[in-house]
Amino acid sequence: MTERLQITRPDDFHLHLRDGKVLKETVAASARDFGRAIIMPNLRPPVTTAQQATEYKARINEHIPAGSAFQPLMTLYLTDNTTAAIVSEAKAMGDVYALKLYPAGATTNSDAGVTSLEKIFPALEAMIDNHLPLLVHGEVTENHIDIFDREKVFIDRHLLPLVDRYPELKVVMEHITTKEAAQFVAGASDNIAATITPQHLLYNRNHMLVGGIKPHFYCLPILKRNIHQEALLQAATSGSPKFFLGTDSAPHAKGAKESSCGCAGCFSAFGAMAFYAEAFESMNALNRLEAFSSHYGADFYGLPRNTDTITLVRQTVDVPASLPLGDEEVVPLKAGEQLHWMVESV
Ligand SMILES: NC(=O)N[C@@H](CC(=O)O)C(=O)O
Ligand SMILES: [Zn+2]
Ligand SMILES: [Zn+2]
Repeated sequence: MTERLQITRPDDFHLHLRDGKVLKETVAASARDFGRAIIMPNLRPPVTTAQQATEYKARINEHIPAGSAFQPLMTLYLTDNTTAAIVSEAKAMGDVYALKLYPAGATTNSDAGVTSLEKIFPALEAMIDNHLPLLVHGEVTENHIDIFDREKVFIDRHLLPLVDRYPELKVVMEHITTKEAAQFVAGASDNIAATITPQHLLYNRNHMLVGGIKPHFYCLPILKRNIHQEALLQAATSGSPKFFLGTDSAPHAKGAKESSCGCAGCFSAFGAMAFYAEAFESMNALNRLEAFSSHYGADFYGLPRNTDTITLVRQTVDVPASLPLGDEEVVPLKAGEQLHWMVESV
């Protein structure tokens, strides 16, 4: 049995740090193990210009603990009004690494999102010219489409035509949750990749719905049935460079989750590498954890791989029932249970 695993320092290619008072905790949780992270722009109001991204980055940087070399890689939130000029300015200013498509109404803080893809064609063309990837929350929002089908329908109706129209556009399908998404990505060109979260590797909808409703497993896209979990485990551990780490760690205060209308999002940053190690070990694939966590994402984004390392050690760690989050508290993924790995502190 592997007891220690030294790997290149990983990066998180999908992370919500939020803003204001909570940055102290969210930044510290990610900066401990990750070298870099792609920072989601779904603040209120959203991060839609290079100027806003640069200011947000400065607020994040204030909270990076001493001794950590963590780098936030900023993104812009696409709206119906994102022009080609906004895109080229973002590239020129240097802090922005990608732009994010939230279909309006699809998820947390997406009401300012895109109402129809044609509206962002000029922005997408500018992204191709400026070598900026498109990050996608891939779900349709029509009321009559069942929530469990929304990712698959998005691929058929929107992603396939988009990829046909713009084959040179680099696209990351974020937080994939279905076997159809894994198949789409695996069969697409090298310009198409996907991130996979720890919760979608470790859980399926039974964990959320059997024996009482568990709001802390509620995230979007929603957990699917176990055959999809299985397909994601296969994809993540397949050795394909198209699938890489993106936690989608998305903290909401305890009260906002444990509510009659609970928010979507799981807070996983504090134990992210332990979660992924557990998932990979369940597939006998710990030897593929490093490439998924530390190589493929950087390669896809055209970034150098990190040169330092972290060491995962087999150890049982209790997950607290809650953690501080600004003036409130957050219930972490696997609260009250145990992690089987920890990252050795140096
Ligand atoms: N994944 C989630 O359920 N929530 C995310 C938004 C997102 O990534 O879709 C959030 O910002 O809370
Ligand atoms: Zn999303
Ligand atoms: Zn997210």
